[in-house]
Amino acid sequence: MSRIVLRREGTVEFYAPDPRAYGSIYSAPVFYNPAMEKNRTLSVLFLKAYGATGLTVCEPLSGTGVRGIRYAVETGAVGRLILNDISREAVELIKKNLEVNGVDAEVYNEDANVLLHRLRDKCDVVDIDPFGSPAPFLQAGFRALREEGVICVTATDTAVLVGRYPKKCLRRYGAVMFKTPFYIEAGLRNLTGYVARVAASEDYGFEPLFAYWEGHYFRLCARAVRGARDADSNFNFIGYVEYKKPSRKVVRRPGERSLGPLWVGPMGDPILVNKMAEYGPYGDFLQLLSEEYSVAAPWFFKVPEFALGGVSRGIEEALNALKKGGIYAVRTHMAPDGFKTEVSAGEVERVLRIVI
Ligand SMILES: C[S@@+](CC[C@H](N)C(=O)[O-])C[C@H]1O[C@@H](n2cnc3c(N)ncnc32)[C@H](O)[C@@H]1O
Repeated sequence: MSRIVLRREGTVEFYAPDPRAYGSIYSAPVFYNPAMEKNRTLSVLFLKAYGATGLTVCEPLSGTGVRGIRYAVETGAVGRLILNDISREAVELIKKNLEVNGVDAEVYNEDANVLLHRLRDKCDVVDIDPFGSPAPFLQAGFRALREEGVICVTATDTAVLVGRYPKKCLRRYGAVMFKTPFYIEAGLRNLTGYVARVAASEDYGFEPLFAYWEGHYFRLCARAVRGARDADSNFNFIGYVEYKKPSRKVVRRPGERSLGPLWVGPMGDPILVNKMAEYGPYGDFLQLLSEEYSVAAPWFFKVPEFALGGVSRGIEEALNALKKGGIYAVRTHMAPDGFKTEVSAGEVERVLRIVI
């Protein structure tokens, strides 16, 4: 492969296809998306903050290998690194990039599912970062985990997860979704609920540690612990959200106006996310996430939902009014005019309309 250039991310240098030589990142012989740098950097921070060492980390869809190499170089958490890609050219580039960084890894050129099945019970961390949906790799991903481990997934099929293609959403994730003001959170919870159900089917209890949305993808990292009882308890957090404009409530059974099944439990660990913030960039973003994780309601509101006579307050003004009215509310990273609170829509409406 001749048209490659040296790039830098975090503290590593690596070769990737020259973006000017190929019309789009999708035409290059090996896939590298610079727009996913934030995803990779946050994942490095996550693994660092997770606090374990000597981990066996498998990235079965590696592309250039940059993600796994960054884990090895930047986190201090990796004991054994396993990289893989179905593309032979990708594997050549992975080997070159490992050499450039002086990192040791086992490198395979297999279908991810075949590799993950072969690695049964051997991994502490499995990071599934595919094109589109992670669904085809999840079952094998859990099989590759030890008794206790971490599964990370990226999903770029956000339009499917939020329900823009309802039939595909039902087919792929078994969920009924429709448009609501909080559709982004519903999509992230749809993904989380699906991963939790696959975890349960593989007898793993499941606890989201870090989950967020950024423009074109959802990202979720969760702890998984093997055991039938833990796996059963995943269903304590699987439910439906009934939406009747503007009200939302969690219901246990699906109904005419409900979305789901969704994960209706906590989306992350605020302590771990605060620790991530201490390590490096994206501090404001991580601070916001940790505040969001402290609100249990599985949705957000948008200020314009409470407009009076077509006139909406700004987000700052609305948050001040809620505070004055004794209501705890925090911003959400999912909408600039959105906020999360545990009180009902009726209560928000009453306060926003009365308090000036
Ligand atoms: C989104 S890219 C991975 C990007 C990489 N994780 C990163 O952070 O830069 C997905 C990769 O999966 C590979 N791939 C697609 N289907 C595969 C399969 N069934 N098994 C293994 N690799 C596969 C593609 O060749 C591509 O390199």
